[in-house]
Amino acid sequence: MLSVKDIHVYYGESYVIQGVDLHVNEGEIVCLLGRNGAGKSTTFKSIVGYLHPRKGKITFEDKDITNNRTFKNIRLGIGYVPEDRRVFADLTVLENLEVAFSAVNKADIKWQVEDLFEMFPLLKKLRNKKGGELSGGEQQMVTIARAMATNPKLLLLDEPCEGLAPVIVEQLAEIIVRLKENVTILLAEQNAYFALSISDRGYVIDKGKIVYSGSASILKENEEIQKRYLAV
Ligand SMILES: Nc1ncnc2c1ncn2[C@@H]1O[C@H](COP(=O)(O)OP(=O)(O)OP(=O)(O)O)[C@@H](O)[C@H]1O
Repeated sequence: MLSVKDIHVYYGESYVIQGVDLHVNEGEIVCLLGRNGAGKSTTFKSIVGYLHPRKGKITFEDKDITNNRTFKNIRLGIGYVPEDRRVFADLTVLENLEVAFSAVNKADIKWQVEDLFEMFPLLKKLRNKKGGELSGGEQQMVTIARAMATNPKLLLLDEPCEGLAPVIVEQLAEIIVRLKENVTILLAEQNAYFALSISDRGYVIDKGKIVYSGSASILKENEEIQKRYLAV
């Protein structure tokens, strides 16, 4: 479904992504693991089209999307939940979701608000609460639900459990696993334990290069990788 081939990405003269290769097959949850500053967010921004690689190729469902703008990629079916949760503080949960629907072409709408409430039961209870009054975990659920409103085929989640309490992380894990019925997922995480518990496969990125890839179960058992690249 998604293929990233030898991409090289810069911020000005700063050479950040130095030849990343990865792929995601339909129906999988794949994680991109790495420490702070390893290059996870930059890889995601390149896939979504906020940044363009100087070299390399990105394809989505066999279409070359390397130099596409973001709105085009979202129309093609790539959903993106950035690291900073941008919930509208003055709007209620319901209004936050309605705004997301208003950004989608009518013909592309698959889910209604009630479908999102079924995927995220907690949000149904909170429907009239203002975005600014929600906890970090609740806000994260709103941002993921908003991305689902655009009916993506592939969902990119950038560090969804950052700063959340362990009990909330567990709830989020359950929700993400359930989402797998409807969407393919690429997940960036520093929290290897969380990510590997819900992923099929994983990649480890360090200093802008993929240093390891393999099944989640093999990655989980590899103490050397955990210590060298993932220990906080
Ligand atoms: N806008 C920017 N301008 C210049 N350098 C940047 C910019 N954003 C990120 N970087 C640098 O690029 C490198 C990769 O950052 P990136 O945000 O992709 O890492 P990350 O793995 O997502 O980590 P984090 O968890 O901190 O987001 C880091 O060295 C970072 O300092």
